[in-house]
Parts: sequence; C-alpha cells; structure tokens
Amino acid sequence: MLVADELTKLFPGESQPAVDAVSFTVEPGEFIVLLGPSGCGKTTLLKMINRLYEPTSGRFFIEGVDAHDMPVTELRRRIGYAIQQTGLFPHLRIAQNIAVVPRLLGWPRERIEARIDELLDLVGLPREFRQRYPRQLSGGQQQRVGLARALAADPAMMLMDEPFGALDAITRTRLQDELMAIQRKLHKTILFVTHDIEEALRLADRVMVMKDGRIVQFATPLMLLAQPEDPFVAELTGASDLLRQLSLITVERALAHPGLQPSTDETADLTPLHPQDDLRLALTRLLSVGDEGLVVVEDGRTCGRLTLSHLQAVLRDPALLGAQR
Ligand SMILES: Nc1ncnc2c1ncn2[C@@H]1O[C@H](COP(=O)(O)OP(=O)(O)OP(=O)(O)O)[C@@H](O)[C@H]1O
Repeated sequence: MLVADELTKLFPGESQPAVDAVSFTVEPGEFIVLLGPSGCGKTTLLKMINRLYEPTSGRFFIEGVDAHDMPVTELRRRIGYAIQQTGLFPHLRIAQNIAVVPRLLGWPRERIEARIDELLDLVGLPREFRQRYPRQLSGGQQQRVGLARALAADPAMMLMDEPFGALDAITRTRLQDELMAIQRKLHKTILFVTHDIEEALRLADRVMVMKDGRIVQFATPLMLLAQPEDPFVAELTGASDLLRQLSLITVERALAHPGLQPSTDETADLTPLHPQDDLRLALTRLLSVGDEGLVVVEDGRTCGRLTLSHLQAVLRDPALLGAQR
C-alpha cells in the first residue's frame, strides 16, 4: 500500500508548489492513472515517489514504512520506472539494458540471463533482440524494452510516465492490452501518467485528476464521467459523452440490473453478445437489430437477452457507478 500525506514540492525560486499538499492512498495491485493538463504536477509527483525529487514537506509510506527512512536503493528496488523517452542506454545492447537493475543488485549471471529471456517473452519481443542496440528497434519495440527493464527486478510498484505517448494508435492499443495482461498476471501497483483520456479510462481502476498541483478528483473512470465533482473534471473527461460511459460498463452488469428481469429466450442470433463486451459495442449492434434485442452467450450457454431498455436503465442508475469492472 502507498500512502501520501500532504506531499508537497516547491521548486527553488517558484512561488507556487508544483505539487501542493496531496494526500491519497493506493491499494496494492491497483492501476492508478494520473491525468491533468501540462504542468499540473504529475511527473513531479512520480519523481517524489521514487525520490528523484525530495519532497519539500509531507511524507509518504510504502507498506507502512516512511519512504524517507528507507535507503534510496532499497526504495528503487521496489519501484520500476518507465518513461516516454524510454531512457535506454544507446551504447548498451538490449540484454544489457534490461539487466541494469539486476546487475546493480548483484544477481548471479545465470539468474540475470534467464530473467532477460523471461522478460522478452513477457513483453512480446523475440529473444534474438538481445544482441541489438536500441537504435535498431522501432519506437514501440523500444517501449517494450523500457517496460521489460522496469519489470526486471520484479518491483511491487511501477511508475510509468507517458510510456506510450509517442506511439501510433494501433501499437499503443496493443501495448495497453499487454500492460493490462501483465498487471492481471503479476498484480503490480501501477501509477501511470497520461494526457490521453481514452487511455486513462481504459486502463485505470481509479483516475487521479490533478490541476495546479492538487488532486481535484480521485475516482473510478465511471464515477468521473457520471459524477464529475468539478466543471474542470467534466470538461477534461468529456463527461457528457454517454457513449464513453457505456464503453465502461459490461453487458454482464447490464443484464444483472435488478430493474429488468433477464429473458432467457433461446432463439440464437447470428452474432450474439458476450457478457464481457462493453455496452458501447452492444449499443452499436442493438441499433441494427431493433426491439427484440440480442442474445448474450458465454461458452455456448445463453445468459440472457440484452435490449435497449437495459442500457437506459443502467445509465439512469447511480448504484451501478463505481463498480464498472
Ligand atoms: N526541476 C524543476 N525546476 C523548477 N520547476 C520545475 C521543475 N520540474 C518541474 N517544474 C515545474 O513544476 C510544475 C509541474 O511540472 P510537472 O513536470 O510535474 O508537470 P506535468 O503535469 O508532469 O506536466 P506535463 O504533462 O507537461 O509533463 C510545472 O510548472 C513545471 O514548470
């Protein structure tokens, strides 16, 4: 668990703190996205957490221990760090880049070699890339190496500063999918900075919206869209966009809505929905089939039938907010 208590950073010569007395708690295994306009303090906050910057005041605790009392090497061993510019060493081969932290930690050679292979597999790169230099890889491949390097010593927490910022939409979506799969498998606590609202809503368990060094709202993606606490949050997230809200709710949740009894009509549709499909996709399909709705099928078994009434009920129901996954 990560607990920040009035964490503040005032850079020398500045009148306003870059991060201004922020307090929050992050549970183990949560995927947190930091979102906010340029200069609002996202990077500064991350850099305080791995102590690249020392806070001017305030404290934070990792697993109950005051980070200030921890040796920096010990702290950084627990925290992986990946950034947009990748920070790969150009003169080191991919294998050496990935091995930087394990080497610092004095791991035996065989363990390091095995770990490099394991990580290349995990991030979806061929093992032959071991011998290449960063310049011989595409931007997306370099980002994967950056991710592998951040994961190398198996840290419990990952700080990621716009790691997919410079990538095309397709590569970006693919890397998001892989990061989510890695997160589910390894249960890392992740603090992830982005400017991209779609990326934030897709990845986050909770989004920390920042403005002028402060936290404006810290809530699930659906809560942000459905109950923005501030006009700034509404504008930033496009909260009036109902399609965005629907994209965050699954068919399964809509079927479970107490206001509507699921019909178990066995008539098979040509293209049934799956319980884990999102309601934005469901809406697109429902608009083309009309009133009778679409059958929902999982592993060959019919779970119910979804209609437009389900979507309307869900959008009107505040009880569904906060539990979109
Ligand atoms: N080393 C520094 N010295 C002085 N001021 C700094 C320093 N680093 C950041 N700042 C200032 O602190 C504020 C917050 O910067 P920070 O980089 O944390 O913002 P950010 O939200 O990450 O922005 P972006 O989205 O553009 O990366 C800005 O006003 C910035 O100019």
